[in-house]
Amino acid sequence: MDDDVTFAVLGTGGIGRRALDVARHKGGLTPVAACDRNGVAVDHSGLDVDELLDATEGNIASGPEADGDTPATPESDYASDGGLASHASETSSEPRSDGGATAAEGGSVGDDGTASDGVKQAGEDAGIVASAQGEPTETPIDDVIAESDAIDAVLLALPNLEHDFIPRVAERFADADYGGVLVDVLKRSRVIGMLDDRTDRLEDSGITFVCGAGATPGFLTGAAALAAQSFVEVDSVEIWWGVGLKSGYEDNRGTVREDIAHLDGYDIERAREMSESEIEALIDEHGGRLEFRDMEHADDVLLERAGICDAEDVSVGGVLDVRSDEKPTTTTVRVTGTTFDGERGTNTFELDDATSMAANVNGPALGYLKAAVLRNRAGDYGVYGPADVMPSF
Ligand SMILES: NC(=O)c1ccc[n+]([C@@H]2O[C@H](COP(=O)([O-])OP(=O)(O)OC[C@H]3O[C@@H](n4cnc5c(N)ncnc54)[C@H](O)[C@@H]3O)[C@@H](O)[C@H]2O)c1
Repeated sequence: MDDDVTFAVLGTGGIGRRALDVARHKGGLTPVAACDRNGVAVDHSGLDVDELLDATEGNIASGPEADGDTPATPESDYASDGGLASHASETSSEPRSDGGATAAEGGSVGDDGTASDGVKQAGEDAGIVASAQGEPTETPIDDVIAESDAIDAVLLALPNLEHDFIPRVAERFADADYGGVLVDVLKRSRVIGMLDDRTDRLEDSGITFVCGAGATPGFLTGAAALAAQSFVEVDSVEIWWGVGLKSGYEDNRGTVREDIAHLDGYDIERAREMSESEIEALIDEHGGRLEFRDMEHADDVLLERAGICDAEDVSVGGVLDVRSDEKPTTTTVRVTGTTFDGERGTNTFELDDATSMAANVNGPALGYLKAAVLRNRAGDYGVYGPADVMPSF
């Protein structure tokens, strides 16, 4: 890509922080804005990513992390915006999280967001406000939207504990007549329909949206679409993932909480309302390893949308180990089908166990972002999935 791409990251949690990191290794990407629930950082000449990552390491504004016993409620703004963002245009305010977070035991939180013992702590200064570039705000997303004329692309690395949060955020960009790229890494199938419902609105605004563009859905959906090309009839797509998160667990609690909603007997409301100690207890019960079957992952509707197979022929499951960095199982996509000359076969795509979740979500998300910028500049607007677009490198 000849031209430089300016981009923003909404949500600098486990995924958003790594996106900023990975973007340094991709050509032509300049991060100019980032926000989390407490703060925003904007610099149109390029954010200082080193400083921002240092300030937020182990200190993301995620949830009620520090005292561990405060249940997250919609009022505590854990899930995303507590459902209030839909009123943001009326009230022009976004809720601010107190999240029940306090300085962890054993140290007070200093002005620079570090505890007196030098260890970064969550608390009032959690997240981007701990960075010298960060400003506290009650309206982080609106603050980025206000700068969006000078932003080519926005990565939505926001939580998805309210299904319509990301669609509503997209709508707010359209309401501001944003004409650029939006990319999200959402997981749930039902959200895709909510975005499709908004296609006209996004198109009118000149937005090119790539949805479900992380690892699964995302990278693995795209791989399934390629693996299907040998066949004229696809019988099944089986996605089986393994993630080892020991060293990244603290920074990925948002993702872990969302995954818990896929366990038998759990749903998104229940997962959202669990306290940190309840989550710890559940993880303990499973010996640190959670296994998921038949997850509601949007790979199914995204493959159906791309004409590859029926949504019901797609299954997604996997194993998450929060006590080891080794992947508990190899991430594999198996596409079974029949060729034009009547042979039945299975094409398999496998990720090396050495590749981390952070690498497999953020590489593709930024690859899709770059591809979407090319489309956007060519006047191609609307909602696309990861099986419709080939990510750029
Ligand atoms: N598709 C995939 O392969 C894949 C893989 C991993 C994670 N994910 C998804 O990525 C998303 C982010 O996960 P995570 O682990 O980074 O979560 P996280 O909780 O660590 O981070 C979420 C970030 O969003 C910010 N945020 C929340 N509400 C906000 C608001 N109203 N305004 C501004 N910022 C707000 C938080 O402050 C935080 O910085 C989740 O939805 C997760 O499911 C997708």
